[in-house]
Amino acid sequence: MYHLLKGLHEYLTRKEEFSVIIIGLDGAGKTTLLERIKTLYTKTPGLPPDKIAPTVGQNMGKITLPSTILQFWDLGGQRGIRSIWPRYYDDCHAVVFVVDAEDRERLGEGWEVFDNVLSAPQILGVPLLLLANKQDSPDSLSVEEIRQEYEEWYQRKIESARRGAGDPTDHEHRRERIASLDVMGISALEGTGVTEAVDWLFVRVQNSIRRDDRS
Ligand SMILES: Nc1nc2c(ncn2[C@@H]2O[C@H](COP(=O)(O)OP(=O)(O)OP(=O)(O)O)[C@@H](O)[C@H]2O)c(=O)[nH]1
Ligand SMILES: [Mg+2]
Repeated sequence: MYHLLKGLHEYLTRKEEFSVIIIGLDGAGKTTLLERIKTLYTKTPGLPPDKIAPTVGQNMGKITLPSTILQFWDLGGQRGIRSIWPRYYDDCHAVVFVVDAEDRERLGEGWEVFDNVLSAPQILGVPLLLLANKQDSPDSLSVEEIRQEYEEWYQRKIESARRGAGDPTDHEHRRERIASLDVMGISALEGTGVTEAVDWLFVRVQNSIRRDDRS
Protein backbone atom coordinates (compact mmCIF):
# COMPACT_ATOMS: atom_id res chain seq x y z
CA MET A 1 0.00 0.00 0.00
CA TYR A 2 2.82 2.35 0.96
CA HIS A 3 4.53 1.79 -2.39
CA LEU A 4 1.28 2.30 -4.23
CA LEU A 5 0.67 5.64 -2.50
CA LYS A 6 4.29 6.65 -2.91
CA GLY A 7 4.09 5.84 -6.61
CA LEU A 8 0.86 7.80 -6.94
CA HIS A 9 2.35 10.77 -5.12
CA GLU A 10 5.42 10.69 -7.35
CA TYR A 11 3.21 10.47 -10.40
CA LEU A 12 1.05 13.41 -9.32
CA THR A 13 3.99 15.62 -8.32
CA ARG A 14 6.36 14.70 -11.16
CA LYS A 15 7.87 17.50 -13.16
CA GLU A 16 8.62 17.33 -16.82
CA GLU A 17 11.99 18.73 -17.83
CA PHE A 18 12.53 20.82 -20.95
CA SER A 19 15.71 22.25 -22.45
CA VAL A 20 15.90 25.79 -23.75
CA ILE A 21 18.94 27.11 -25.60
CA ILE A 22 19.88 30.80 -25.49
CA ILE A 23 21.88 31.90 -28.51
CA GLY A 24 22.78 35.11 -30.33
CA LEU A 25 25.86 37.21 -31.11
CA ASP A 26 28.54 37.81 -28.50
CA GLY A 27 27.65 40.75 -26.31
CA ALA A 28 23.89 40.44 -26.93
CA GLY A 29 23.29 39.84 -23.21
CA LYS A 30 22.58 36.08 -23.08
CA THR A 31 24.49 35.38 -19.87
CA THR A 32 23.10 38.51 -18.23
CA LEU A 33 19.66 37.13 -19.10
CA LEU A 34 20.41 33.66 -17.70
CA GLU A 35 21.75 35.13 -14.46
CA ARG A 36 18.68 37.39 -14.22
CA ILE A 37 16.42 34.35 -14.68
CA LYS A 38 18.30 32.56 -11.87
CA THR A 39 17.83 35.56 -9.58
CA LEU A 40 14.12 35.77 -10.35
CA TYR A 41 13.30 32.05 -10.16
CA THR A 42 15.75 30.35 -7.79
CA LYS A 43 16.84 30.79 -4.19
CA THR A 44 20.44 31.38 -5.25
CA PRO A 45 20.86 34.77 -6.92
CA GLY A 46 22.61 34.82 -10.29
CA LEU A 47 25.88 36.65 -10.89
CA PRO A 48 25.62 40.44 -10.90
CA PRO A 49 26.19 41.94 -14.40
CA ASP A 50 29.62 43.36 -13.52
CA LYS A 51 30.89 39.86 -12.69
CA ILE A 52 29.89 38.35 -16.03
CA ALA A 53 32.66 37.61 -18.56
CA PRO A 54 32.23 36.58 -22.22
CA THR A 55 31.17 32.95 -22.41
CA VAL A 56 33.65 30.44 -23.72
CA GLY A 57 31.54 27.32 -24.06
CA GLN A 58 28.27 27.20 -22.14
CA ASN A 59 26.49 28.13 -18.92
CA MET A 60 23.59 26.21 -17.46
CA GLY A 61 20.72 27.12 -15.20
CA LYS A 62 17.61 25.27 -14.05
CA ILE A 63 14.36 26.73 -12.80
CA THR A 64 11.28 25.04 -11.38
CA LEU A 65 7.83 26.09 -12.47
CA PRO A 66 4.48 24.40 -11.81
CA SER A 67 4.89 20.76 -12.96
CA THR A 68 7.78 21.84 -15.18
CA ILE A 69 11.54 22.24 -14.99
CA LEU A 70 13.17 24.50 -17.54
CA GLN A 71 16.84 23.86 -18.14
CA PHE A 72 18.57 26.75 -19.87
CA TRP A 73 21.74 26.41 -21.91
CA ASP A 74 23.41 29.76 -22.55
CA LEU A 75 25.87 29.23 -25.39
CA GLY A 76 28.82 31.46 -26.22
CA GLY A 77 28.16 33.79 -29.16
CA GLN A 78 31.65 34.62 -30.36
CA ARG A 79 32.19 33.73 -34.01
CA GLY A 80 34.53 30.80 -33.28
CA ILE A 81 32.16 29.32 -30.68
CA ARG A 82 28.94 29.46 -32.72
CA SER A 83 29.80 26.15 -34.36
CA ILE A 84 28.88 24.38 -31.09
CA TRP A 85 25.26 25.57 -31.25
CA PRO A 86 23.99 22.85 -33.64
CA ARG A 87 25.13 20.18 -31.18
CA TYR A 88 22.32 21.34 -28.91
CA TYR A 89 19.63 21.53 -31.59
CA ASP A 90 18.53 17.89 -31.52
CA ASP A 91 17.61 17.90 -27.84
CA CYS A 92 16.18 21.35 -27.22
CA HIS A 93 12.49 22.11 -26.75
CA ALA A 94 12.73 25.85 -27.41
CA VAL A 95 15.22 28.36 -28.81
CA VAL A 96 15.74 31.90 -27.54
CA PHE A 97 17.66 34.16 -29.90
CA VAL A 98 18.88 37.36 -28.23
CA VAL A 99 19.73 40.49 -30.21
CA ASP A 100 21.36 43.62 -28.88
CA ALA A 101 18.71 46.15 -29.92
CA GLU A 102 21.12 48.96 -29.15
CA ASP A 103 23.89 47.84 -31.49
CA ARG A 104 22.65 48.92 -34.93
CA GLU A 105 26.06 48.28 -36.51
CA ARG A 106 25.94 44.57 -35.80
CA LEU A 107 22.28 44.00 -36.66
CA GLY A 108 23.12 42.75 -40.17
CA GLU A 109 25.62 40.24 -38.76
CA GLY A 110 22.97 39.20 -36.24
CA TRP A 111 20.38 38.62 -38.97
CA GLU A 112 22.81 36.48 -40.99
CA VAL A 113 23.31 34.27 -37.96
CA PHE A 114 19.60 34.31 -37.08
CA ASP A 115 18.72 33.31 -40.61
CA ASN A 116 20.98 30.27 -40.37
CA VAL A 117 19.28 29.30 -37.14
CA LEU A 118 15.84 29.67 -38.75
CA SER A 119 16.78 27.31 -41.52
CA ALA A 120 18.46 24.64 -39.38
CA PRO A 121 16.46 21.46 -40.10
CA GLN A 122 16.77 20.04 -36.56
CA ILE A 123 14.82 22.93 -35.03
CA LEU A 124 12.31 23.74 -37.75
CA GLY A 125 9.31 22.84 -35.58
CA VAL A 126 10.75 24.02 -32.27
CA PRO A 127 9.32 27.17 -30.60
CA LEU A 128 11.58 30.14 -31.29
CA LEU A 129 11.52 33.44 -29.45
CA LEU A 130 13.41 36.51 -30.61
CA LEU A 131 14.35 38.81 -27.74
CA ALA A 132 15.23 42.46 -28.38
CA ASN A 133 17.49 43.05 -25.38
CA LYS A 134 18.78 46.28 -23.79
CA GLN A 135 15.40 48.01 -23.89
CA ASP A 136 16.60 50.09 -20.91
CA SER A 137 18.89 52.01 -23.26
CA PRO A 138 17.42 55.14 -24.87
CA ASP A 139 19.21 54.23 -28.12
CA SER A 140 17.62 50.81 -28.29
CA LEU A 141 15.33 49.85 -31.19
CA SER A 142 11.81 48.89 -30.14
CA VAL A 143 10.28 45.47 -30.69
CA GLU A 144 8.40 46.77 -33.75
CA GLU A 145 11.58 48.31 -35.18
CA ILE A 146 13.55 45.10 -34.63
CA ARG A 147 10.89 43.05 -36.39
CA GLN A 148 10.81 45.56 -39.25
CA GLU A 149 14.63 45.59 -39.50
CA TYR A 150 14.64 41.82 -39.84
CA GLU A 151 11.87 41.75 -42.43
CA GLU A 152 13.63 44.43 -44.48
CA TRP A 153 16.95 42.58 -44.21
CA TYR A 154 15.22 39.39 -45.35
CA GLN A 155 13.57 41.12 -48.32
CA ARG A 156 16.93 42.53 -49.40
CA LYS A 157 18.44 39.07 -49.15
CA ILE A 158 15.68 37.56 -51.29
CA GLU A 159 16.02 40.32 -53.88
CA SER A 160 19.77 39.96 -54.16
CA ALA A 161 19.35 36.19 -54.47
CA ARG A 162 16.86 36.78 -57.31
CA ARG A 163 19.43 38.93 -59.06
CA GLY A 164 21.78 35.97 -58.83
CA ALA A 165 24.04 37.33 -56.13
CA GLY A 166 23.39 34.65 -53.57
CA ASP A 167 21.60 31.54 -52.50
CA PRO A 168 18.17 31.64 -54.17
CA THR A 169 16.53 29.22 -51.75
CA ASP A 170 13.49 30.87 -50.25
CA HIS A 171 11.75 28.12 -48.42
CA GLU A 172 8.05 28.45 -47.81
CA HIS A 173 8.46 27.22 -44.21
CA ARG A 174 10.93 29.98 -43.51
CA ARG A 175 8.48 32.63 -44.70
CA GLU A 176 5.79 31.11 -42.51
CA ARG A 177 8.16 31.04 -39.59
CA ILE A 178 9.01 34.70 -40.04
CA ALA A 179 5.32 35.64 -40.30
CA SER A 180 4.54 33.87 -37.03
CA LEU A 181 7.74 34.90 -35.27
CA ASP A 182 7.28 36.15 -31.72
CA VAL A 183 9.47 39.08 -30.75
CA MET A 184 9.60 40.42 -27.20
CA GLY A 185 11.50 43.30 -25.64
CA ILE A 186 13.52 42.79 -22.48
CA SER A 187 16.19 44.37 -20.36
CA ALA A 188 18.30 41.57 -18.94
CA LEU A 189 20.13 44.23 -16.96
CA GLU A 190 17.05 45.59 -15.20
CA GLY A 191 14.89 42.48 -15.48
CA THR A 192 12.00 44.04 -17.39
CA GLY A 193 10.14 41.67 -19.70
CA VAL A 194 12.04 38.62 -18.40
CA THR A 195 9.11 36.94 -16.61
CA GLU A 196 6.94 37.49 -19.71
CA ALA A 197 9.59 35.72 -21.80
CA VAL A 198 9.80 32.82 -19.31
CA ASP A 199 5.96 32.59 -19.31
CA TRP A 200 6.05 32.36 -23.11
CA LEU A 201 8.60 29.52 -22.90
CA PHE A 202 6.61 27.72 -20.20
CA VAL A 203 3.50 27.68 -22.38
CA ARG A 204 5.26 26.87 -25.63
CA VAL A 205 7.41 23.96 -24.43
CA GLN A 206 4.27 22.17 -23.24
CA ASN A 207 3.19 22.02 -26.89
CA SER A 208 6.63 21.46 -28.36
CA ILE A 209 6.57 18.67 -30.93
CA ARG A 210 9.58 17.17 -29.18
CA ARG A 211 7.52 16.56 -26.05
CA ASP A 212 5.92 13.50 -27.58
CA ASP A 213 9.24 12.15 -28.84
CA ARG A 214 10.53 11.54 -25.37
CA SER A 215 10.69 8.19 -23.64
N1 LIG B 1 22.19 48.35 -21.18
C1 LIG B 1 22.15 47.02 -21.13
N2 LIG B 1 23.29 46.31 -21.18
C2 LIG B 1 23.19 44.95 -21.12
C3 LIG B 1 21.96 44.28 -21.01
N3 LIG B 1 22.19 42.94 -21.00
C4 LIG B 1 23.52 42.80 -21.10
N4 LIG B 1 24.12 44.00 -21.16
C5 LIG B 1 25.58 44.24 -21.27
O1 LIG B 1 26.05 43.69 -22.49
C6 LIG B 1 27.37 43.17 -22.32
C7 LIG B 1 27.44 41.72 -22.76
O2 LIG B 1 26.61 40.93 -21.90
P1 LIG B 1 26.76 39.34 -21.81
O3 LIG B 1 25.61 38.84 -21.01
O4 LIG B 1 28.12 38.95 -21.36
O5 LIG B 1 26.60 38.95 -23.35
P2 LIG B 1 26.59 37.48 -24.00
O6 LIG B 1 25.53 37.47 -25.01
O7 LIG B 1 26.53 36.45 -22.94
O8 LIG B 1 28.00 37.43 -24.73
P3 LIG B 1 28.92 36.12 -25.07
O9 LIG B 1 29.04 35.34 -23.81
O10 LIG B 1 30.22 36.66 -25.55
O11 LIG B 1 28.20 35.37 -26.14
C8 LIG B 1 27.71 43.38 -20.84
O12 LIG B 1 28.44 44.57 -20.70
C9 LIG B 1 26.34 43.50 -20.18
O13 LIG B 1 26.34 44.25 -18.97
C10 LIG B 1 20.77 45.08 -20.94
O14 LIG B 1 19.62 44.60 -20.83
N5 LIG B 1 20.94 46.44 -21.01
MG1 LIG C 1 27.77 34.94 -22.34
